[in-house]
Amino acid sequence: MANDLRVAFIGAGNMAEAMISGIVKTGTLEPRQVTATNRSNADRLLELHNEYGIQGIMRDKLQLSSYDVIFLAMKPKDAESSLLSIKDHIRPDQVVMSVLAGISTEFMEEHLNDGQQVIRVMPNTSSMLRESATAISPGQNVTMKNVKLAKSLLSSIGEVYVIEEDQMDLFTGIAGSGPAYFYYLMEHIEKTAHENGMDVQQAREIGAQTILGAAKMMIEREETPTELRQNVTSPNGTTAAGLDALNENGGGTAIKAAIEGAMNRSKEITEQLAKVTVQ
Ligand SMILES: NC(=O)C1=CN([C@@H]2O[C@H](COP(=O)(O)OP(=O)(O)OC[C@H]3O[C@@H](n4cnc5c(N)ncnc54)[C@H](O)[C@@H]3O)[C@@H](O)[C@H]2O)C=CC1
Ligand SMILES: O=C(O)[C@@H]1CCC=N1
Repeated sequence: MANDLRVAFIGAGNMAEAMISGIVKTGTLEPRQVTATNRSNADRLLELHNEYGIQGIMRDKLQLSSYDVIFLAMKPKDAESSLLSIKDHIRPDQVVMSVLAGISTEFMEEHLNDGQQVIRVMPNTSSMLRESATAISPGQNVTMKNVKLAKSLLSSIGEVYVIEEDQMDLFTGIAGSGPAYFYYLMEHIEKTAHENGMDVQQAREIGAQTILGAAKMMIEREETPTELRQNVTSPNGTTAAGLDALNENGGGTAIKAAIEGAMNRSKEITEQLAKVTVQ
């Protein structure tokens, strides 16, 4: 990665930190190449500076023209005002990459000047450990060079998939929000283990290793998830009893509902913002 590339994060919350951690700790960018900014929380910027060595600058002091890449990492409700606030301070050769759920490239392009390069990005917080599943959908003005830049920058936080934008809400339901489903699963593993007399910390280690092992099997082995599941399931054995209970209690239905719930919320954010903008 070019050692004069400069990247700014507008919004310095959980997602920005997870990405900064991955980008800086892999040495993809030197800390001096990364700046984070927020509206008013100077303590938070100092915390990020102390942890990662990056610059923390208050939003009103940020010289936007000095950055090649501007990541938007605030909440979706603040997207419109943020886009309007950067609009006349950036050049078309700079690329705006937004990680905001439900914010389309069309919405970004409409709120920026003609020809502005934008890329919609959906990472997840496993960026912190360089294990994100990240999707990108380029806007209509973006150059191939900047798509390549996005891919190589984001590959420092995990795997990168270039997808059609109409799949972005679904991707958000599976991967952007996805880590939370596994944490929720784990919370229930711990609770059940505790109720049955096991130490919570020990249950957490055992549960996490089981999830990790299953994830690696699905990535590294050729068998399908169905075949892998069948290999665990002895006739009339313990797994069959567990899976029966899962099915009887709506396990599959609950997983589908979770993904579609998040996907629909992403679509709803897009629709709500479109309405506000039209009014
Ligand atoms: N947390 C996650 O797992 C993921 C979050 N995202 C997206 O990332 C975005 C941020 O989410 P989190 O980091 O979880 O939220 P957060 O609440 O932790 O952070 C938001 C940050 O934006 C700052 N901010 C708000 N308005 C601003 C403005 N106008 N100018 C500068 N800074 C401003 C806030 O001070 C705060 O630092 C959201 O849009 C979300 O959809 C995307 C993928 C995963
Ligand atoms: O919950 C949210 O809206 C964000 C987007 C994907 C993960 N977290």
